[in-house]
Amino acid sequence: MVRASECEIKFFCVTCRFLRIDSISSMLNHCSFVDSLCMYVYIYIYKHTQLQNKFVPIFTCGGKENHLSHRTVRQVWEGDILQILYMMVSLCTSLIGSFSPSAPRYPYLPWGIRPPGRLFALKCRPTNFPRALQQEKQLGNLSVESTVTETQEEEAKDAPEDVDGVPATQLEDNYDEERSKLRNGREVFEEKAYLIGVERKGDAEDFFGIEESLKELAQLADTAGLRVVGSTYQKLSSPNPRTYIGSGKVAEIKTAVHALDVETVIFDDELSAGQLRNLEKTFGGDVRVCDRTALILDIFNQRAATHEAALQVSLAQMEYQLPRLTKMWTHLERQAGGQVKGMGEKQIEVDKRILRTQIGVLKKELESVRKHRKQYRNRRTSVPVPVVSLVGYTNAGKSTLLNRLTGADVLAEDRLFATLDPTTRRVQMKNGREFLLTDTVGFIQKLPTMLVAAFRATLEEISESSLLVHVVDISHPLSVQQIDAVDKVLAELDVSSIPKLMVWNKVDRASNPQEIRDEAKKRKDIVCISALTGEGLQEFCEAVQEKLKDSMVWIEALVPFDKGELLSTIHRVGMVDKMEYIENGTLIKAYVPLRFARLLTPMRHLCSS
Ligand SMILES: Nc1nc2c(ncn2[C@@H]2O[C@H](COP(=O)(O)OP(=O)(O)OP(=O)(O)O)[C@@H](O)[C@H]2O)c(=O)[nH]1
Ligand SMILES: [Mg+2]
Repeated sequence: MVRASECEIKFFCVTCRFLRIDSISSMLNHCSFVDSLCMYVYIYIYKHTQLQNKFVPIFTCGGKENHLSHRTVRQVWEGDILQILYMMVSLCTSLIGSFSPSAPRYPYLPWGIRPPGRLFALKCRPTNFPRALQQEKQLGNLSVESTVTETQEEEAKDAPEDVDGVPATQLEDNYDEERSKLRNGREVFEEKAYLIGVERKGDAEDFFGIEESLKELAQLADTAGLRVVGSTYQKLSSPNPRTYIGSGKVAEIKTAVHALDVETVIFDDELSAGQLRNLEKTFGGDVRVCDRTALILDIFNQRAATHEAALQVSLAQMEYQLPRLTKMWTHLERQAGGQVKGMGEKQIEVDKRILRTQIGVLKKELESVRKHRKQYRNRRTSVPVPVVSLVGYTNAGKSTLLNRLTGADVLAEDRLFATLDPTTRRVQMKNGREFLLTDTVGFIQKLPTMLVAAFRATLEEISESSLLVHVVDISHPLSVQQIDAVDKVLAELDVSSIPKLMVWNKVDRASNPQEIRDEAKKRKDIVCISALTGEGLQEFCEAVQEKLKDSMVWIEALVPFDKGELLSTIHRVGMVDKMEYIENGTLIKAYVPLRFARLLTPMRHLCSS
């Protein structure tokens, strides 16, 4: 008996290439905008083992050719949700069936799905099937008949059968216990990934260096839940328009990919739709090819927790999809030869139009979320507490710093892009002064422009703050390059007029902490801290206060005695230089935020008269 909670079904959007969709509803959501959408389907069935008290995958299947068309999805949408599970199990059993000579080839494919025969030569794990079959005969109320009998299993074991020309020995189960990994309390199967980078000769932009950039790509792949089994790079003067890398390199990678049983090949740069298609065709089999942008989008998609973040990621995904829409028509061309091509082209136009409309709808929705946020921000700024934004490279320690200073519990972990949504908390200093601290999404080199654009609404928080604190992981060997990458994104956001303070974080982790502390002391605008141990936080708050003074204005005002609450606000948000009680009120000389100074205008007049 398979319970839905033990059955994990993953969908891969063909155009997004790397977008993994873990729930049926999000798949339905995702594909509602493209009429011709098709998905790769992967199915994992887990079993809870009493002994180890964990879920282990006992059955995995799926593949590139195993796709759902939008029409199918729509029918499922209108039908019972169990139907889709039924369909999945049908796909599984049809896979199993293909190993039995007497079993019908497509025994349970509702709605006329006809995956090509090659499907059966993909990810089948024959030795897992009997186990899966013995235990999984039912799904909910639906009984699923096994198409393999015990004797047939034996036969299959004794005489391995060729499947679609692929010797069965090659299909032998390579199920590897080590590839299961515990994520969110559940054991999941890690896909094998192979990374490819290109170093452009004389490319001054590429200041990270190819090896370091690949290291970062490996970290991104790990964050996305993949296992990197190898990587390579090539030096090129200009990329090959067909395959991005040279043909010799493609052949070399193909050999490695097959030898290592790689499922996903990831390029460190953005590839065109044509390049992706050509590479996938060349590598053949079940190998998916995607690029760095798709990988980052995938991580963002996995991590988007709020409505706004989800909207922003969807927008970025659609913008990524738009120029790549041709891709999804290749399967039609294959099915019906040249004739369909014209039809396909027309359909692409329709799809593009639908997609553009959807982008428009999404932008409008984002706009309304943005307006709401702005109203909230305006309400907040009516209390004139200065806002300080933490910006910086991903994994620099921004969330840790916010948590440390405010007691917030924002997720901080040693993975890239832990934070997607801004969080604002009040920091109360020992001297009674306070400011608001905002944690923001981290930046990365080669950050897809569409992602920056999509996150502009969130990043607006940054552009309206009184001070930017640039958090740097000073223990990182490429901290200088990371600083440059952050400055580049900040320049795109047009925030050069906002005062900045740089913070060298993780000094406790650096190999030469004392040298770093001394260097920071020598330089203006740099504070050396450890958000983890708490070192330097007092100095940090003082530096923030000092910097905030730059964005404040000097006022001299006479505050009437009946407006006493204004005095305490000045103490809280400003810096008081002198205070004197005179006959008709309190004479105060202080630095206060501009907005607050405006509030005090009538009293300033009073003072000068
Ligand atoms: N040793 C040491 N580790 C730190 C320090 N600050 C943060 N870390 C660790 O660095 C990792 C990343 O910290 P986060 O606070 O999540 O970083 P972030 O900048 O918010 O990252 P994103 O949200 O991904 O942009 C976590 O494992 C933290 O425990 C520090 O001062 N010293
Ligand atoms: Mg964070």
